Order: sequence, then structure tokens, then C-alpha cells
Amino acid sequence: MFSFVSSSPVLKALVLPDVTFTGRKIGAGAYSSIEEVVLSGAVCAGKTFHVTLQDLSQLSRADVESATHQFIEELQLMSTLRHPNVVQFLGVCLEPDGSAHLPALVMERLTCSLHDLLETNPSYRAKPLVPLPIKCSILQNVASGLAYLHHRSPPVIHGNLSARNILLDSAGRAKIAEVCEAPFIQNMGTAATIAKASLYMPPEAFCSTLSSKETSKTKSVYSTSIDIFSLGIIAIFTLGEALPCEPLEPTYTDKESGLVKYCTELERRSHYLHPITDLLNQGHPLLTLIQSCLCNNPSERPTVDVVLVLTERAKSMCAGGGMNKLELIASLQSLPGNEVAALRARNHELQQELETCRAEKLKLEEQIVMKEAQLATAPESLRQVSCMVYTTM
Ligand SMILES: Nc1ncnc2c1ncn2[C@@H]1O[C@H](COP(=O)(O)OP(=O)(O)OP(=O)(O)O)[C@@H](O)[C@H]1O
Repeated sequence: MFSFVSSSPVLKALVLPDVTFTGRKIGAGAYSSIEEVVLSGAVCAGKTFHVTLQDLSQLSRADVESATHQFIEELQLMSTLRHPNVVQFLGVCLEPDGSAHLPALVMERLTCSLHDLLETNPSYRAKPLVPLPIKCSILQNVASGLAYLHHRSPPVIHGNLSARNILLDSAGRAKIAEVCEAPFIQNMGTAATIAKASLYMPPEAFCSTLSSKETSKTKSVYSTSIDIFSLGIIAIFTLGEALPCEPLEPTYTDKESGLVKYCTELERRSHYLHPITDLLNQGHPLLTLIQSCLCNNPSERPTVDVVLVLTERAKSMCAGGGMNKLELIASLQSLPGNEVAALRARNHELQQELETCRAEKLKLEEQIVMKEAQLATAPESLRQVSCMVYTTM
């Protein structure tokens, strides 16, 4: 087994000495699960990577070394990040049974994800749960966290920004989670395809996935404009309270000319934009934000500074317009967000168990067929003995 801790002084320095796993599941994603942990008496969250991601036996020694090196580099970077709108990474801890290759990541514990808030809305579709001023505040918080990341030198590209990676604290403040994890996960091979939240990805990300597999250098093909596109999708989801999950096809056939034409990314999501254009006046900063973030051409998308200005303008336009943060705090606290996340985590576990059982069942059926075939071709005397053995068992 590859020992991360003994081989890396950097990682040794990040190991937290006093962490206890409470066994309480908080949530699960494509490649990790989140559990409650107690760090020196304070309740925090611990992230453990799924076994599939930890199965380093399928990789060559060189790949294991490069993945390990990258993992440690990302952890080191994570440990330097400090911003009110970025989930605070606190350190690492080894799993209680010591069986895992990758240490668990310990971070501050938040209330629920933006995705859970919007999806578990009890009045979903009837009337919006989250008032517009709160939505503006959430988007401004995300823009602020992203500005911090993009202003680092070199810029920190999130690469997997989604409403599941935006977490809310009990005061309704939004924070960006899973910073620095995307490059490591993507370089671990097949898990990359699972981890990628394609819904939030711009068109160029799908081309860069191919080249990143060849070069194993995710960072070089990703640019900050990927995060800007994802933020545009998050804004559509937040404002419309509907995940824009089935956009139109990227091409269509023009009825008059019969020619195949391309839709813009914005046109592809037009169905989800109607409720937003009803809600916001033409020229509203958030409408401008969505329109510019979803530009097909990455170089035409705004920088994070422009995004921040637009969200701040939207936030100040809402100030005094009946903003009721207390209302949101109350609804956040009464939300079954945590329970839903825990149930989803359990569901995910059961799904995995079910798949393992199905695979075992298939194997057993194959063995039965093989044995029956062997029995059918065996001499009569052997068959009689075999039947006697089975009937006496
Ligand atoms: N620090 C945290 N505090 C509270 N809840 C958290 C925390 N981190 C994650 N969660 C919850 O756990 C869920 C799963 O998080 P995780 O990071 O494993 O995956 P994800 O972001 O949903 O998806 P993926 O891993 O596929 O990107 C989140 O959606 C959120 O509800």
C-alpha cells in the first residue's frame, strides 16, 4: 500500500491530530461522501473518497506517483485559501481503520447546498421560496469567492462549479466548495467522466476533456472562462428555481433553407429563461450577467471583475426592496436539506450494493449454466453419484 503520510512532509503537516468520525452521513457525490466529524470538540465535515477513486492498482506506478504528487499539491494550495465565500479546508485525517489510500479532507460544516435549497423547496413550481434579494446576495457571494480564486497568481480555476458545490451557512451566506479538487479527480482516469457536471460545462470543456486525457494536464486546457459559464448556469437555476437540465440540441435544421444551423448556448436554454425575463426587466444586471456568461466564445465571456460588479449592482438594487434575510435563515433551519442529503447518500450506497449484488448474481448464473453443461456431458455413473451427493446435502 502506498503510504501518503510517511512519504510527504507537506501532508504530515496537514494531519489533524484530534478528529472523530461520528458516523453521521451528510451527503454523497459522484466520487466522495461527506460525514460529520468532530475536530477538537467542534462539529465539522469530513470528505472520504470512494473506493473506485482509491483503486490505484489499475494505474501504472508512474501514474500513481503523478496522481499522488498532484493530490498533495492541491491539498497544499487548498490549505492556503482563506475567504468568507470559500469553504474553509482545515486539514486531513486518516480513516479510523487505516484502510484508505487517500486521507479524508476535513472542512468547516455548512447547512446545505444551493442545489438542496432550490430542489427541496416545498412550494417548488407553485411560488418561489427564495426571495429575489436573497438570490442576488447568494450570486454576489459566489462571484466574490470566485473573484478571490481567479485573482490568485496563478489563477485558481474551479473547473467543476455547480449548485451542489455552493454551500450555505446558517446565516444564508454562500461559499464555494470543492476548490482544487477537479484537476486531481480528472487525472484519476475514468472517474473524471462521472465527476464532471456536464450540465454546467461550456462547449469547449468537452473538447478539452479529450485533450486532457492525452496530455494529463487538465490545468493547461482549462481557463477561468469555464467557471464564468458555470456561474451563468447557476444564475439561471437560482433565479428560475428550475435546473436547466434538458437544453435544446446544439444544432437544428432550418425549415426554409434545409441547412443545419447552430443554436447559441443561450438559445438552447431559452425554455428556462422565460420565467427569468418575466421576473427581471430588460437590462437588469442579472439578465446581462446570464447573457454574457453563456457566450459560446470563451473570450467573449466577462471577467470575474465584471461578474462581481453586475452581482453587486443587482444586490444593491434589491436593498431596501423588502429583503428579509431572517426569513431565509428560518427557512434554511427548517429545511430538511440535511436529511435529504443524508437520504440521498444512503440511497447512493444502496444503489452501489444493488449493483454489486446484480454482478454477483450474474456470475452465479453463469457458473450454474457451466456446471449444468458439465453435468449433462458427464458419464451416467458420475451423474448418479452427483445427484446422490446433492440430495443428501
Ligand atoms: N462542508 C460541508 N458541510 C455540509 N454539507 C456538505 C459539505 N460538503 C458537502 N456537503 C453536502 O454533501 C453533498 C455531497 O458533497 P460532495 O462534495 O461529496 O459531492 P457533490 O458536490 O454533490 O458532487 P460531486 O462530488 O460529484 O462533485 C453536497 O451536495 C452537500 O449537500
